[in-house]
Amino acid sequence: MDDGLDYFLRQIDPEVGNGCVQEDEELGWGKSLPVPSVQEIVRNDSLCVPESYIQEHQNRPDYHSEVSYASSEIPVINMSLLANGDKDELRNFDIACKEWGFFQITNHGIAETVIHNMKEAIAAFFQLPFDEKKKYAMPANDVQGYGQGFVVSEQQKLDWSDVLFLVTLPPSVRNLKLWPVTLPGFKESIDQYSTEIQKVTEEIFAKLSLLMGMDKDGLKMLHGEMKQATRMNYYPTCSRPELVLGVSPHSDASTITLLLQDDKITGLQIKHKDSWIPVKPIPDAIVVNIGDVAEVLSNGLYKSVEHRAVTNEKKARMSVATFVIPSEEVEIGPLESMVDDKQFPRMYRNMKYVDYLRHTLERKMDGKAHTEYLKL
Ligand SMILES: O=C(O)CCC(=O)C(=O)O
Ligand SMILES: [Fe+2]
Repeated sequence: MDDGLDYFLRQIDPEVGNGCVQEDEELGWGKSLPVPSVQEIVRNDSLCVPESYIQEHQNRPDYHSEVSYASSEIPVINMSLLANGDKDELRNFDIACKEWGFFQITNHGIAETVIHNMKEAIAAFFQLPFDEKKKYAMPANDVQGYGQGFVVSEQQKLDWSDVLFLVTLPPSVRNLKLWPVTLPGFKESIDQYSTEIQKVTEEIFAKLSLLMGMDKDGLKMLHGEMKQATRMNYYPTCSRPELVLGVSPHSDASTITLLLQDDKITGLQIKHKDSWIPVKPIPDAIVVNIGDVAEVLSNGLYKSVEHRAVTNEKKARMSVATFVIPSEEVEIGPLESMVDDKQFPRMYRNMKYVDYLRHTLERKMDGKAHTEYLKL
């Protein structure tokens, strides 16, 4: 363990890790402390699990309390039926958003090659030598780039993953200095994937708008210039997966999140009725979850559910989480159509979206703490 700790300390030395200040940035979304690359820790010594990654007992993935038989109950929505106005599928979608907050979508119309190229691009990035990846290191005053987010104290337990976090849409807000644009196909893959995800998002927004008592363009209009931010997660193997978490429990600060996960390795778990339920991958399906913004707009009817990721001993896992978020100036709060003083009293206060986002990024991931902060 001493070697691991020593390695950890060497890595957080600013000369080794990230931490340069990006000068031409206005006040951004937040910042995160530099941490070592887990991929490098494992590459140096596959048995090493530094103390800072070992979760407190009550937070460890406890394989006995995980309820895997319920995985098959996580809703699957056929997007083609939903888009074509199928009433039963609209009902399934409504139930999925209310009771689960998570569902997988099939027949979403995104070509297999687009999904394949996106996965290959991420794999190619994480396969680059560490010195290459460090060229895209998260600056000390930003949350975009290669590194890790939500690290706010040196005492905090760390997640067993490395991340490349980029704002991808609209193209005008990209910070291309943090994009590995010299990696063949990387930018093209993200361009195609984010454009396709946008189409699926608009379809989901149209149905959610109707269910929330607006016309079909309601959510789109309300978002102003909608953005996409993409978190590419790399979870190295871990010799003691029962002690660490790939991503700590959290809910997403998005309106919705669309997650592309590995076709074979299960890692994502969602909290449902007080149990952790693994989301078993369906090849080429995309996992969709309701984020904090949709929970707030719907006055709590749709649930932004707590989730986490676990690691395994045998295979590294990758995932791509695309967060769809409103324009920074948008005021988020329960929609009039979702509030009724007698039956559904207002549950959340209003807040400018960028202030909410900054609030979440100043803190460590912590279950449902962020939406609790907005509760009246
Ligand atoms: O890797 C996963 O399955 C989950 C990732 C996640 O929840 C996130 O990036 O917000
Ligand atoms: Fe998440």
